Amino acid sequence: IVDGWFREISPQWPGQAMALKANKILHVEKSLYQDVLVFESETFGNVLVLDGAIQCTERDEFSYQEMIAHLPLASHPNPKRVLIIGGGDGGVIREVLKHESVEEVVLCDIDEAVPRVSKQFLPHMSASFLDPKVTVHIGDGFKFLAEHTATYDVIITDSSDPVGPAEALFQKPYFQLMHDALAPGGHISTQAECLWLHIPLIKELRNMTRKLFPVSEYAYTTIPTYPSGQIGFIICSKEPGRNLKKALREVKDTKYYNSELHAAAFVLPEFGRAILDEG
Ligand SMILES: NCCCN[C@H]1CC[C@H](N)CC1
Repeated sequence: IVDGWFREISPQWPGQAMALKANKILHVEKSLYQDVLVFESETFGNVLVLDGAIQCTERDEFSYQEMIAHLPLASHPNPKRVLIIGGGDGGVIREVLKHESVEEVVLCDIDEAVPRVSKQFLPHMSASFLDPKVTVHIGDGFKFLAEHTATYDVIITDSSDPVGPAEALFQKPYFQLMHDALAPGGHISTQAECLWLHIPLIKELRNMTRKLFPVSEYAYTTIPTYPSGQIGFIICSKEPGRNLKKALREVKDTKYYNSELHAAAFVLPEFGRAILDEG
């Protein structure tokens, strides 16, 4: 933080950087896996930063958390058991619990520092840890998935960027593990980066997942504090012919997601569609 501003400078988004006015540094630590920073911003509430990348701000986190959760859940006929890999800040759990059919939510994050820091500085995201349906594991998602085959109706991978601890979560062996951990007809959704910055990666993810799942699509949301203000998701179904773009029921108490936006999220701008669909 320099002259009162945090700048998200990274080789992952060359020549650009989101800057947020910082009022106060709340927490700094080096966990077993990554550098952890929390600061109070002037206009976006408390901000969680891991290895220099903005993970969530209190003001706009709902956009990402709602879309990564409701796209796979609202298009699934009867999701009961849900697994979240990553997501240690708790925001996705809050959204998953809005589906009445859900009986069990298990979260597996590799870094105990993230839930700990979230409980201290992100109360609106970490409150869901206390729900009786929720179990939190600290450990490696690869290991957890390998130990739970054919179990979950929806698996959500709420990861940081494909550099550092989350790098392996963007590769085929991990997607194969998610596939095998799904119950029949199950859905996955994963953080799949930004059309303005990562089209080669998204194309790779879409082609790889289309070999593993009968249905695989990229959808996206708008979010001011992520690079270029846009981030997307790979959404897949094990059910041939399942329409991932259709919300089968309304989701109450959302601030971003709705059933029309559910379908629209899969409509890509020409610069994205042309490259992604050229096969
Ligand atoms: N719940 C935390 C979401 C983390 N998502 C990512 C953080 C880093 C960003 N560059 C991309 C999204």
